[in-house]
Amino acid sequence: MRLLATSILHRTTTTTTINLYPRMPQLTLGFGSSGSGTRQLSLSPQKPIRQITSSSSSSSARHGGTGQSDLWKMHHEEEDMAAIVKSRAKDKAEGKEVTMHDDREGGEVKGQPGKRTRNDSPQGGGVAGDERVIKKHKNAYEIKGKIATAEDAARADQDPPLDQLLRLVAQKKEGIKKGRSVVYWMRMEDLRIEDNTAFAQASACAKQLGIPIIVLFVISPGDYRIHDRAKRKIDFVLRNLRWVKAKLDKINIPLHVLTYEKRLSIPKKLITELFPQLGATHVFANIEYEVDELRRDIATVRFGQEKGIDVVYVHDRLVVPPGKVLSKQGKPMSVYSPWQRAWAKVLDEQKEFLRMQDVPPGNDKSLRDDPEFGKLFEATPIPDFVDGFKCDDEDVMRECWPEGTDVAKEVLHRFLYTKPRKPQFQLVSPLSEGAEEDAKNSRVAKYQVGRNLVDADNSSKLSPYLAAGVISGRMVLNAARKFGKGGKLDSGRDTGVGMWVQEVAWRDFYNHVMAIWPRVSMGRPFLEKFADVQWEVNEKHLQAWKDGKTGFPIVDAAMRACAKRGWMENRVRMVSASFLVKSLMLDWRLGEKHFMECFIDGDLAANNGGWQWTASTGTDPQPYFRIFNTLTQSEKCDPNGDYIRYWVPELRNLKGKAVHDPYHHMPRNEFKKLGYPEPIVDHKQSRERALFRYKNVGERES
Ligand SMILES: Cc1cc2nc3c(=O)[nH]c(=O)nc-3n(C[C@H](O)[C@H](O)[C@H](O)COP(=O)(O)OP(=O)(O)OC[C@H]3O[C@@H](n4cnc5c(N)ncnc54)[C@H](O)[C@@H]3O)c2cc1C
Repeated sequence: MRLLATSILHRTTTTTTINLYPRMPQLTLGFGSSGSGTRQLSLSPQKPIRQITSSSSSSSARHGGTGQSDLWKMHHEEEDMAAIVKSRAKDKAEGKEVTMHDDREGGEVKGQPGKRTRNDSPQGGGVAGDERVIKKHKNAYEIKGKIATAEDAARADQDPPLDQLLRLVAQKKEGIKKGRSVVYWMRMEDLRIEDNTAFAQASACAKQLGIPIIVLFVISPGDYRIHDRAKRKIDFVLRNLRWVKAKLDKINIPLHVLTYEKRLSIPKKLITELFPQLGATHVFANIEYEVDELRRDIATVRFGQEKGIDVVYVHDRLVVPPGKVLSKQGKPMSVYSPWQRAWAKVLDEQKEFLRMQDVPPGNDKSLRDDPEFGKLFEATPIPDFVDGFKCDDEDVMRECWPEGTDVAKEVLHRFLYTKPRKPQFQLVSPLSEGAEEDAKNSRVAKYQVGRNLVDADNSSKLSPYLAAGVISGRMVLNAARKFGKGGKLDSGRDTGVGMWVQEVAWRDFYNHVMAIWPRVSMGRPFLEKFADVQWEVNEKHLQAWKDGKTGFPIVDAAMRACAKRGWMENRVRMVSASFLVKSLMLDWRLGEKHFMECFIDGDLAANNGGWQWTASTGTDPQPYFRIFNTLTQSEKCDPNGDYIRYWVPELRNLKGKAVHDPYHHMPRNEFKKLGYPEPIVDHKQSRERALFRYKNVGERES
């Protein structure tokens, strides 16, 4: 039986013994298990087990040519793998047992290949559960722990780290002594003080115990590297932290900011050094659902248990926590539409999920003179930047994405109550002047149509704020609820607001998928049956896509916008992603990584969900043969070509439909004068190639 989120962890919980932990990077060292039971670290790609008949020149590069190794280099960070391998070898030499996912400090769960407890395979495609369908992943990118082996992913699905964490946190706590302070460990996904569950619970605990609350933030460059965090995102986090610090300061709460270079050392450092220094025996944090973060948190709870420190983790990130949306048979669901209906029903019936937490009152101002804690107010200033993550375009980012919950609330207000303005796709603030209040003709009112257009400020642009927790999902849905009849949350497809609520629900959905099937944050396809789709290895094509020089104007406009703005509208995310995967036949994980490195709203669950949906390896129930036609999509989402003309200046003077497809609309000599690239692939041929490769997984067309 799977253990789902226990109610004691839910946000309404008011127990005094609490425990949670922060976010960590996604990947995870893949330890393939051999038939004999010994495990090997997968540092290099597996040898292909099936002969590929191919006329493609990239096929040779794929198995050892320079192109391949360069691509690996691009795709994977060195990380602290060497240290881990060394340490593991030492353990082996000393006869210690080696764990399946050795997070070094983490006291990970031992792999138990023989013990399967779960059979909730996703609908529509044997992901995990049946060892007979688990094949070794043969793609070129299985190196340096970035992509777990199929076996490890299946094991993680069998007993997801979230369940493990929840079981640990639910254990009875005894003998926790009153400390000198209570710590709320803020993570990069909950950068606000309003409606923040762990913060509220930590504050209540501190009040009850009559001791101060301290807010902790751990900067972890190792995590940022291994998780492909964008410099812009880290800059955004620091900006929001400064905003939070100022707010905390007003209520006499110090924000203690630390940098730990070695990500795997965080649990031990906190439990054995920092918390004792702060005299903290009660620590609270909001759960992060990514696999590495959960493993770090499991380790922290365990170390805490050994040392008499109660680390409490609570659900906060989503409106409805994972495990609460189930089918009639009580099973997790992986198809969005029925899931969304069930999600809406849960919200309708269980009002507490939309209940918000007040900003806590804070500490007494005498704390500032406290010999021990007073100095914390100034002791650890927020750095201007994190080494290796200095934002190259911070001025533009500040303009386009100003920080703070107040800004996020105003962005939300504009979306709900002001008219769409044309054009708003340039490098402008979401709060730029000229917005006209008009609730009837507001952006949300027109969202059914507007959400698929890229030529105005149609969508909310809240994603950076939601991804970093600058505003909560509950806050936005409560604002949306005001439009529903009798205060009911409208989530139907008939109204703009209902449609928008459905989009917000996707955020919960992809996080649920990740929490229930952790494989998706381990680099594995949701549908394991597509693990061996044969990808091209073509650096030129990959670079052309990244640079916006593919010769497909809508893709190029989107990719150039991504490079400049760190953000894209949903429609063009889908179009450009589909182009990379289905037209260029490049591994979706390359695109996933690139988006994470560029986006200010980079979020593993949403990004991975979007990529896997597009690559047909994910939860989308549509068959793989739905392939976007780039030209048709272009004409639909940018009917006048304004978006393309702005981002692709070479095409600025083109009139009419030529802007969507200049190569086929213009005489060759005229086209050449544009200085714009010819299409790098033929749509029809690439479509046929994709169909073949998906239909015949593991094979290439001969
Ligand atoms: C390939 C691909 C990669 C993506 N990567 C990310 C990402 O890294 N971070 C991210 O926040 N979104 C991502 N999305 C989802 C979506 O494109 C963005 O959330 C949306 O474009 C943000 O614009 P908005 O805030 O104006 O959205 P709105 O249309 O106003 O929607 C409101 C909110 O709902 C949520 N949302 C909307 N659509 C989705 C979706 N499909 N999946 C998950 N949440 C959704 C977001 O939090 C968004 O801010 C990705 C989509 C695709 C296809």
